[in-house]
Amino acid sequence: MSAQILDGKATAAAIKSELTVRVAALKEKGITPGLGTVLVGDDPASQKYVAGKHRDCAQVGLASIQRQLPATATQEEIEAVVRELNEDPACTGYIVQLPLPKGIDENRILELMDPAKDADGLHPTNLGRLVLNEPAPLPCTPNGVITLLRAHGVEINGAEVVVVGRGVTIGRPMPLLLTRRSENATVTQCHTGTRDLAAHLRNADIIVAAAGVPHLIKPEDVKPGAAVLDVGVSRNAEGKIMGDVHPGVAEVAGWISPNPGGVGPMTRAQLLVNVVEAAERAAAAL
Ligand SMILES: Nc1nc(=O)c2c([nH]1)NC[C@@H]1CN(c3ccc(C(=O)N[C@@H](CCC(=O)O)C(=O)O)cc3)C=[N+]21
Repeated sequence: MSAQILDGKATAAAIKSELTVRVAALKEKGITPGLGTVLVGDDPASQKYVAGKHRDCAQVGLASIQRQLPATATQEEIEAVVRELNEDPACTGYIVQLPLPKGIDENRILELMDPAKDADGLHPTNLGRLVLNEPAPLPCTPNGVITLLRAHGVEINGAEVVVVGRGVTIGRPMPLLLTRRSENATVTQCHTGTRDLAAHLRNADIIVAAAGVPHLIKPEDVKPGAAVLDVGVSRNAEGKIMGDVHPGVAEVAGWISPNPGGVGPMTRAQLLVNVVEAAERAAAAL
């Protein structure tokens, strides 16, 4: 292996220790920020992610608010929980764990959330603010990717970045963040309709792989020295996480984010950042 590691675990730990100080300062003013999660159903992976988020809360001193509904919950029942968290002053920010069970209108649920409490940065109002260059909570995974690159000194300014995927949580917002003046990257978005993915990949200084296709990114398609971020989460038959990036890429790339231990912990850290920032904004407005 020749690539250097984009260490998400260590970077997330550093962010969390910085947040711990900011949370303590809020508590001095009598404010304890709280992160809420809404989990519907009993998908083991979702349960594990949500449990991780509450462990993070305990670490940085945030209060945890957990709402759990059975897989049989109706649209109305989920919406009632969303309305309740919108009103709850103890809840600074919250997420509705996705995906929701079949038959539930996910977008309607997300639209019902108070945009000021949107810890995921995925509310339509906040995605719109991102397009308009207005301050807003940022989507956690794309923001985690950028923070991870910056923490390791990978040059984004002027870089050719290929984003693989067009999902709502990563693929679609990622280019919006990368093309801000503060990042200044040139972005090509590839997806299942791309005619020659390899031709685009070979040109990339940075690859963000968020396709959800195991080992889609092959060593022969990566420019030597490129930074490759594996954001894919598929699971094989044994439940083991399979990334989008073939292990052989580590021999060619200059930087690689492991999976697990790369972008996943960064997503969680950015979620905490959104909650602490929301609490600081609310405190400043008092
Ligand atoms: N409303 C909503 N917001 C989300 O942010 C959201 C979601 N729904 N639904 C599912 C995806 C997935 N996701 C992960 C976050 C952290 C890890 C993570 O920390 N993973 C560890 C390993 C964990 C393990 O071993 O399973 C790692 O990469 O090192 C993984 C996956 C957030 N998501």
